[in-house]
Amino acid sequence: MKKIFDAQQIRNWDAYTIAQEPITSIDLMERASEAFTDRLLSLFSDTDFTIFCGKGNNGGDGLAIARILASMNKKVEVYVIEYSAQASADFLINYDRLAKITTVHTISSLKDFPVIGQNSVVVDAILGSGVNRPVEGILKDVIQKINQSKLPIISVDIASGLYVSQPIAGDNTIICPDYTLTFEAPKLAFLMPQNLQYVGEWECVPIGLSSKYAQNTITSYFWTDMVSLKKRAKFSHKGTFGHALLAVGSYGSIGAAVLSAKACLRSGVGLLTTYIPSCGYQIMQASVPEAMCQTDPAEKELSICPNLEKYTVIGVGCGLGKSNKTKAFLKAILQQAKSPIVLDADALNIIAEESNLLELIPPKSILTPHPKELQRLIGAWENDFDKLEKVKVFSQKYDCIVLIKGMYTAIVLPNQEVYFNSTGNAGMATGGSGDVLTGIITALIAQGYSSEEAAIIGVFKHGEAGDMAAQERGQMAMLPSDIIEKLRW
Ligand SMILES: NC(=O)C1=CN([C@@H]2O[C@H](COP(=O)(O)OP(=O)(O)OC[C@H]3O[C@@H](n4cnc5c(N)ncnc54)[C@H](O)[C@@H]3O)[C@@H](O)[C@H]2O)[C@@H](O)CC1
Ligand SMILES: Nc1ncnc2c1ncn2[C@@H]1O[C@H](COP(=O)(O)OP(=O)(O)O)[C@@H](O)[C@H]1O
Ligand SMILES: [K+]
Repeated sequence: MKKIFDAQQIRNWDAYTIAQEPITSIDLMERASEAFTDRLLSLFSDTDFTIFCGKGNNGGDGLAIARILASMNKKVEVYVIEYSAQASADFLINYDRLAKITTVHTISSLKDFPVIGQNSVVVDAILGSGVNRPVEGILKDVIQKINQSKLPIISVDIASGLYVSQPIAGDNTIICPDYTLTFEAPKLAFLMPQNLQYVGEWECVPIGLSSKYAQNTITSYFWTDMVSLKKRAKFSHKGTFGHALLAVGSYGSIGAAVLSAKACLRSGVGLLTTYIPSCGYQIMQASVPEAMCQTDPAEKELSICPNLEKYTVIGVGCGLGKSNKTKAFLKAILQQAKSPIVLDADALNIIAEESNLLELIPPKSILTPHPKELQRLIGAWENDFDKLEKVKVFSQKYDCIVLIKGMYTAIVLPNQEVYFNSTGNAGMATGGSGDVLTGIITALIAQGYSSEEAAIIGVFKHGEAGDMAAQERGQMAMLPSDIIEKLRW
């Protein structure tokens, strides 16, 4: 698990490292630039490099990277953009160091913009985490020119012009990189779908910033890049791992019920009962023999709430439909459930339509909407940051855990913490993947994980299995069933 910091916290992190390690700021810049160059060369070993520098510390990095590349006999052209009379102290030191070994060009107006060789990659070291306003004048012109170059662009730390943790206005001019190699930790901006073109592929380059600072600094944003699981006790029995009820399916959507049930069983539940419309009985018994199966009196839909007393946890919604009888069934489930439930798909759509049901959601329940379902629940949003704020308000108000599913699924907790997930891929964007997730999370709660843990771990393992499925079959060929087959605990 990594913490995600805002721009001010990142500045403090640098300062803390400088004071406590201790290391001079120019040596920290050197360390960062060496780490960047190492990774850059593993991506682009046979190219020339054209480096555009601003005059802050991001530009200082660019100058140091240029010197390191030149010392390895790489062909490097360096351009400093003259947008300001001021420059940072470490920029100036690196300028002098570089000017001793090569020509440093300046760009004061567009006529100074070079013709870049076709064998070159562009390194963007114009602005970093210190950006605080939209770019104008020569900076804007140069960024536009770079974006038009059609050459691979690699941003140092963050694309120039992109804010670390705030939304950008529609008309901001920002570098559109192919890669962002960011220092130490992910930035919130990278995780917002609207910023895709300003991030490209991204990865963290460790530069040895203080781990003590990271431990002691409070944030509400986290990056889940690993999870830890409870050990399964040696003398355990099936009762140890809970009895889950999955109330799922309707005529034509029994497949959703089957997928959620299989995923639940593959995720360690002790006992599973599926509660389905009677039309699904044979299908369920034949395809998931490990699950018990109880049927609703209605043929094609769920209509009556079963006795819930013996169940540790209830998952409800996959393939449910929204008939009036099913609405009544859902209301009864919400009224009778004594502990958190996992709510997915049509359970959420029904709640969105019947807002009086919101108050009935048991505390610490988990809601797993995809973007359309989320919009029905919370209304439209202005941008991804606004969406996150709206979900936080909703989560706190109804004391529930809300997922914003998709790439980097965000798990929003009632305490206002947000966990962004690192696993998963676009091959999972196919009907049924969400049913699998519901089964996994339900199983984890059955085994005694808290709702928060179950959501974070479940989403991570779901994505991890999806990544393994994609590796084996490719994103286009993989099915939700393959995600289930690839689950490893
Ligand atoms: N401080 C440190 O020790 C380290 C910093 N590093 C680098 O330093 C960067 C942050 O450096 P800075 O804080 O100097 O930030 P920048 O290099 O992003 O530059 C910020 C400067 O530009 C000005 N500015 C902001 N937005 C502008 C705009 N739209 N138009 C014109 N000027 C604008 C600001 O007023 C400030 O003077 C990081 O992104 C990273 O690349 C790395 O060297 C690692 C170590
Ligand atoms: N582009 C993507 N990258 C990563 N994960 C994705 C992507 N698209 C979808 N997913 C994941 O796949 C699942 C899809 O869920 P959902 O849309 O509810 O499917 P369904 O309702 O058809 O079962 C979610 O867990 C989501 O995070
Ligand atoms: K940059």
